[in-house]
Amino acid sequence: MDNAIVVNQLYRYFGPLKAVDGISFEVPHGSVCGFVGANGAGKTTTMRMMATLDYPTMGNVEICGINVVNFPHQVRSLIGWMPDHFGNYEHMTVLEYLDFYARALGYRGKERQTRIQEVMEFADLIPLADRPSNKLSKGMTQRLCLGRSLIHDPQVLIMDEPAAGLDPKARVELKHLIRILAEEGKTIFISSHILSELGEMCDSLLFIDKGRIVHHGDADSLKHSTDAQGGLYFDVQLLDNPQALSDWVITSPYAELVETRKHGGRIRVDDPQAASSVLGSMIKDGLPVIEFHKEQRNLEDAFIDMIDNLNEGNHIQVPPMPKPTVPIQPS
Ligand SMILES: Nc1ncnc2c1ncn2[C@@H]1O[C@H](COP(=O)(O)OP(=O)(O)OP(=O)(O)O)[C@@H](O)[C@H]1O
Repeated sequence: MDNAIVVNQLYRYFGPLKAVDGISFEVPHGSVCGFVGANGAGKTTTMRMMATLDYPTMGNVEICGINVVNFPHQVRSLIGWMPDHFGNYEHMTVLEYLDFYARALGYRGKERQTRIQEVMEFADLIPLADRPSNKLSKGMTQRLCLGRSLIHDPQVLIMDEPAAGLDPKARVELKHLIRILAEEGKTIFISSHILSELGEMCDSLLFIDKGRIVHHGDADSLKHSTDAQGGLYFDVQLLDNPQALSDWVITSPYAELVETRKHGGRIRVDDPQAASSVLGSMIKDGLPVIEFHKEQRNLEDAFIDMIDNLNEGNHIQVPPMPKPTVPIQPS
């Protein structure tokens, strides 16, 4: 069996709202898959179904070949779930917290101590053992949550926005831990808004928009698949008055501002033929340009191009609704 996760024509409707609208994808064993989408795109809803915490309206999810609806207990022993928010308990130290979960998972005696010791070492929690679990920094809290989700040594780790709110150092640490887990052969499914970071860390990227999968491939294939409709990007810096760039762009038929920066901004020129005349027009219109250079398209650019392309009516193929495989649940 090659795939740790198989999602087949999965739907989740909340009344008339199609939160997940017929998605299918597979994630091979031992790989890291990034799950990307705007707010409300359907990421958490999908992950909750994968983690046996919600029922599909229709469709199947299999974790290591086991159906999540029919065999939730078996699936729970295979997955580690790291939610975007998690409750911790007052008056419990980090050690007591992990001990509580290890007991709940059925570990007893020496084996429980060993499991706790291992996850504390892995997630660098030993120095925090006696700290109150509800008084940790965001980065420490995320490490505790990761430790908790690893107590039973799951094969598949499902992580909902684990990097949200972390400072750059804590993000690097988390990324490092995720890579170690992947090297140990675990399959990791991770959602995030930070596309550039996911690109570095993930073997494949899965993009969801309005409940539908709009791209599945590696970071390079995403960039290439949108190259045709993607424009050129330039960093423009002005001697003074950086606001003048945004004012100028409004008057230009060829350029749009994609990011404001300290001394100007990043512009996009859709028509490569027009790119050469854009700088000329800026100078002619009196902009004090001191820097104008081409930049690489990044993952965010490719993602925005793809979403724009879809919104312009180049619709993706949506599979037909399958026959129900599980009873429809009340929303
Ligand atoms: N229990 C629920 N009842 C009704 N609507 C819901 C429920 N859960 C989610 N939704 C809706 O389903 C859609 C998808 O939500 P979901 O939380 O899956 O998005 P998301 O991609 O995780 O977004 P975010 O990045 O903001 O967390 C949203 O419109 C949300 O309001």
